[in-house]
Amino acid sequence: MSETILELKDAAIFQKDSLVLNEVTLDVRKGEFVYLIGKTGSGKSSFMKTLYGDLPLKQGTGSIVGFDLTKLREKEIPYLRRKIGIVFQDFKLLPDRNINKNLHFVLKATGWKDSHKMNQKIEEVLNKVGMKTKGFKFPHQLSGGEQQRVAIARALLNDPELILADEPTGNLDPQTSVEVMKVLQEIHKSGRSILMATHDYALILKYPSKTLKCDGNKIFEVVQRAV
Ligand SMILES: Nc1ncnc2c1ncn2[C@@H]1O[C@H](COP(=O)(O)OP(=O)(O)OP(=O)(O)O)[C@@H](O)[C@H]1O
Repeated sequence: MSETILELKDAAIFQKDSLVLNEVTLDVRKGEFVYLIGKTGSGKSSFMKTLYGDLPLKQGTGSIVGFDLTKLREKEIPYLRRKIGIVFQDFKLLPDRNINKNLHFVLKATGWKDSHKMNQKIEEVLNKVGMKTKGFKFPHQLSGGEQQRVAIARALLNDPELILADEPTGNLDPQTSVEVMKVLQEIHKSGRSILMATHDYALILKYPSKTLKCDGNKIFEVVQRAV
């Protein structure tokens, strides 16, 4: 049986003092692709935020890529974030610098020093998402789909074991969404685990995989049916 990369037991997810999700028990194993679905406000983002240390895990137990979420200290968060790649709906690229410099910024902030190795890594991740020739463009010179591919490249910089993608296609048209999804599928095939929150049922039908649903303050696995 493959190794568990994310595990929660009887966890409760809070936004300040208000309970968003309760009795969350789940695991994600190395190499799995897992969707997280649920209506707006059902708690998908709050769940993701708890996983990357943006919200504390105050109740229950949880571990992610070897970090104990109940004991996670502020100063450990940067180390956790090196082992997970995070992709957001709104890309979050720095608008004042080109793509190479956006990626360079992240490498530097995560402790890389050798500029030859940094350039090699930037080329490697841009190549993976089909953006090798676009490193000199500024974010505003790229389409939404291209910006998201760069954001995925950025998430790959530190070879994360797990990628958390929160509505990565939420700002994209259906065709571009499929293109971005193909990139995520390729990354998955190369052995990485991916947890992707999404509203996009068309994508789930096209690329079926294990699906967790947030509903009524709970998270549970749902069985996909062909429609
Ligand atoms: N910063 C915050 N402070 C207080 N409450 C919040 C905060 N962010 C979200 N909430 C509340 O937590 C609940 C879950 O919101 P969350 O954003 O996790 O849902 P979601 O499923 O990701 O929704 P969406 O699909 O719209 O992003 C909602 O009731 C929301 O109002």
